[in-house]
Amino acid sequence: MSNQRTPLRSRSSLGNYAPSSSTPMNSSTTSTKPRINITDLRRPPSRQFRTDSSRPGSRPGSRPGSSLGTSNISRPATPSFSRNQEPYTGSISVSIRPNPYSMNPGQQGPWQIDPFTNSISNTSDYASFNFDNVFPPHTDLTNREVYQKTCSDMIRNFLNNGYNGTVFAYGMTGSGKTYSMKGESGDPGIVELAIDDIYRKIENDNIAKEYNLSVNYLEIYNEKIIDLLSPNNASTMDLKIRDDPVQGTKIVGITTPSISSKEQLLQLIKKGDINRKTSATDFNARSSRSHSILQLRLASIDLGSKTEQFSTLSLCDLAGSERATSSAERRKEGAFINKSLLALSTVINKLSSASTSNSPGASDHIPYRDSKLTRLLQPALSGSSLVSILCTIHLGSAGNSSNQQCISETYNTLRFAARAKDIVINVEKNATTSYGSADSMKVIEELRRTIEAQKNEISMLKVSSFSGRSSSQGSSLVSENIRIAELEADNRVLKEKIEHFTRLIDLHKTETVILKNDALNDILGSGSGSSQAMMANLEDFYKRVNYEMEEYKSYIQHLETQLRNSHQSNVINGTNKPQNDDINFMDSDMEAVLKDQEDEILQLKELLKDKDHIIKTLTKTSKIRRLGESNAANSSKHEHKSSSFRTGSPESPIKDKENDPFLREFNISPKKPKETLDITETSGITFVI
Ligand SMILES: Nc1ncnc2c1ncn2[C@@H]1O[C@H](COP(=O)(O)OP(=O)(O)OP(=O)(O)O)[C@@H](O)[C@H]1O
Repeated sequence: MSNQRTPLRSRSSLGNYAPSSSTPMNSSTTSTKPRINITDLRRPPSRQFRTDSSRPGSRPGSRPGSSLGTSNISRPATPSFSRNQEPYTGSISVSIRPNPYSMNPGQQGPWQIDPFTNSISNTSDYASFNFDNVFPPHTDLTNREVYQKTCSDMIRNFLNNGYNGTVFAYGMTGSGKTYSMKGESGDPGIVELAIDDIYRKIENDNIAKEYNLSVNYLEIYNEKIIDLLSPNNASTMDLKIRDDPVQGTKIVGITTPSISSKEQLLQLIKKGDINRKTSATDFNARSSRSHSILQLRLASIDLGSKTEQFSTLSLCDLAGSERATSSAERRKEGAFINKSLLALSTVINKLSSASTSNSPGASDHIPYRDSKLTRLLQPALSGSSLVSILCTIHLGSAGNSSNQQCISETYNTLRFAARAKDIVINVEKNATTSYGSADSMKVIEELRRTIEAQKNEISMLKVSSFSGRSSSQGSSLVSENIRIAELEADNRVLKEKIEHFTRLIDLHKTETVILKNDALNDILGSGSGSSQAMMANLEDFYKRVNYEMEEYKSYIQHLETQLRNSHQSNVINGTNKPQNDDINFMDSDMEAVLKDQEDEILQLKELLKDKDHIIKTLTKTSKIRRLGESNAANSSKHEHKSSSFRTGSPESPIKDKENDPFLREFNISPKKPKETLDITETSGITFVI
């Protein structure tokens, strides 16, 4: 069980950010054939795109495997996003952008683009695809136009409505992912344009709001997560991913500075870009050898209602898929890149099947854990974020055998895009929480530190007072004793404060655990049914949690056995390890898998602890409930109508719940629509089953 939300199958109320109509497309796109202004094709030296004629790619014999692989099939573009719709059900926004330098000027390539119907078709086998946007291969198409159509609505929802947003660029090496995300001088990319919008909002918002922005920037290089903003150049450190009930996944120990100005943010990103691994390959003079993910976390604080809402924007520039290249080092990187992109495709395929299939269980297992990339994209792909995918492609030229590889890669990218377009996600905006709950933890921490310091002082004073002093020092001894007594009194007060805060936080945690748990919340919040029925449901739920815990335990046992076996076979095989590079590479791969398994075991154990917490809570509250009911029974026998443990009155079940000691203990009111629930969270201690 994980905190992923299963994509919905229904497409009935599709709604995603609408392509903005405010930016008209270039008028030269009226033709169904892509037209290129030949005078614009001055290709700067850095834009070299070389194809490798010695390794021709195989031309796919069949049309794209998805339902789109036939001509004239028109795929509905993502429908308009209705701003009031929440939760937000719809497909992922998918756009295609060709690298304008990937076809020979004046030569008709194998692909025909119609930007008005947003379709791209192959002129020889008539395969046709429709997406939210298919951009023409024009050199004068700016990143701003691409941003307006693919991301700006998402950014608006990220800024104004508490939605998370994820943009990722996907495509073959050299097809223009980094160009689109990062831009070049005079043509800022999606990252900078999004930051412009964020700061425009922060600086111009005159409502009583305050914003805190923090950032982290990482790359996944050879399946290692590397902190690109690390101050101590820990370039080889492999950061760990943890499941997080609030954010989905969390990178342990990643540098996350708070940002005070746009300039500071751009400076940091620039620093991260310098740290990112790029190298010249056979295909791209400056090829990204890693996937990069930039995360901007915005806290919007409403000073009037003293609430805050967090939303996260993730901007990902993936490394490009590629065939084997001539350098061994690049080949090794390429193997990791292709492996993780394959994992991403598999996840997309499964999600797409789950969204389109009517057979129950089609969404059973989505292998997010197969790569770090899919682990990190898991929250976004499983419904915690609006998603926009920009697929970049090479168009190639017809009759040119050296371009066969591009054609096959373009097919792959379009198939990936078509699958992604099939996915239907159900996205909820982030809950509004009471401002400052995280501060209580800080206060406790400070109090603890003060106590520790005072304890040290006390023991030092005690030591010095017992270390043989003369009678002339008697007065100072007395004052030291007074000081000790004062400190001990202070200490007691501080301890009481800590206990008080801990109790508050514990209660808060329990409330959050319950409110975050849909099943439990449904049971507790349903406005109908008797309290006996609710107890029965709770007991049912309790049994289920117990059952799931048993499942977890046996799964952990299974993983541990697997791990032991693998360790043993490693030891046995260790004596005659082959020297071959590739096999050593497989060994390190194996070690990575083992490491992942160990991590998974630790995470599952953590999850068990959380389950223990919920079981303890339920046990405790069942006792309170029973006590309440027996008191209420006694009271009604003695006709003490004012009893505080009164049970259900048939005419007003809702009122009954308001008076319910069980519900009062957790501050849960009868079921309200989700957005009006006052969910307060303590930092990092919420739990979702
Ligand atoms: N739309 C575009 N307009 C102008 N130049 C482009 C465009 N797309 C790509 N280029 C140029 O093509 C070259 C390769 O692009 P880029 O580095 O963005 O590819 P990539 O997909 O990020 O490759 P890799 O996966 O190897 O990192 C660059 O020199 C870039 O300037």
